[in-house]
Amino acid sequence: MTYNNAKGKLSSATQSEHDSTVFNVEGIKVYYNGLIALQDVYIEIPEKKIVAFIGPSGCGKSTLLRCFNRMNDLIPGAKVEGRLHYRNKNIYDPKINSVKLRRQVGMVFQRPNPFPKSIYENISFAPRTNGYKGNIDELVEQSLRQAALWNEVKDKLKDKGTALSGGQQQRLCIARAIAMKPDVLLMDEPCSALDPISTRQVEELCLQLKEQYTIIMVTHNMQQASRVADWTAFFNTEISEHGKRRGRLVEFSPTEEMFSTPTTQEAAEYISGRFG
Ligand SMILES: Nc1ncnc2c1ncn2[C@@H]1O[C@H](COP(=O)(O)OP(=O)(O)OP(=O)(O)O)[C@@H](O)[C@H]1O
Repeated sequence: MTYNNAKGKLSSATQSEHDSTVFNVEGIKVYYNGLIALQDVYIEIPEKKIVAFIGPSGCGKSTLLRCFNRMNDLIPGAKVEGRLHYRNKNIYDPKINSVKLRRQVGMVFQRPNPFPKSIYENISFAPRTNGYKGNIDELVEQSLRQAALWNEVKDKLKDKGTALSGGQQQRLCIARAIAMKPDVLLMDEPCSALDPISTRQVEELCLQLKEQYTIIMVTHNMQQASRVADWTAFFNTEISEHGKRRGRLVEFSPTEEMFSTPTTQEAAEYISGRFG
């Protein structure tokens, strides 16, 4: 099997003939307050797969995740250089509408963050304000069904979303993201605040969702990456010549290979628990 770890490229040998590339990251570099936090990342994200980002704290996983829908634009002092193509369009082109982009590339955060409103409104609010023309009741039901939450909440849609359990709240947030009919779901440690049963439910949900969506997930849990991800990207930090710590992509491999026969010594050491 051939693929280029250094450049994070998928090769035709590792993609089935039906796969296509959703994101093509070409030399993305991110600065915070003038200091490089993440350097020169090249990676291709295949469609309708789950890609996990793993690596020690501070290596830039969340920073890169936020590049895919320009969430870094909202962080004062953050600057992104390089090209990042989403379905062949450079999303760092100043002409790109980042609000529209974020509808196509949704985000689920580490801590479930439902609005302090009813379960129903949590789902219906954004589509309504964005002028959704279809039947909102149907959209709410469909989104909750897709998020594997409908059966648990169908009789209490008027209850507050914040009154649900942590795991249910996270699935509600996933349903809220799905209601915008995105193409891609970015997930930043979506299970880190959840118990093992809720974690398993969210993982199973992700496995179902990848039939329709491309998912990029940051996780600290390597077992989680090995359970759900098709591809895994390992990031690490290094010290620059100016003595500053910065992140970089070390290896991008099919998950099975990453965990059985990683190509780089650094990934092998991290996965075997020798550092990080
Ligand atoms: N808003 C910010 N302002 C300044 N520096 C930041 C900001 N966010 C992240 N950084 C820095 O950028 C680097 C990468 O951080 P990032 O959160 O992307 O890493 P990570 O791999 O996701 O870490 P973790 O696993 O701990 O969440 C770190 O050195 C961090 O301190």
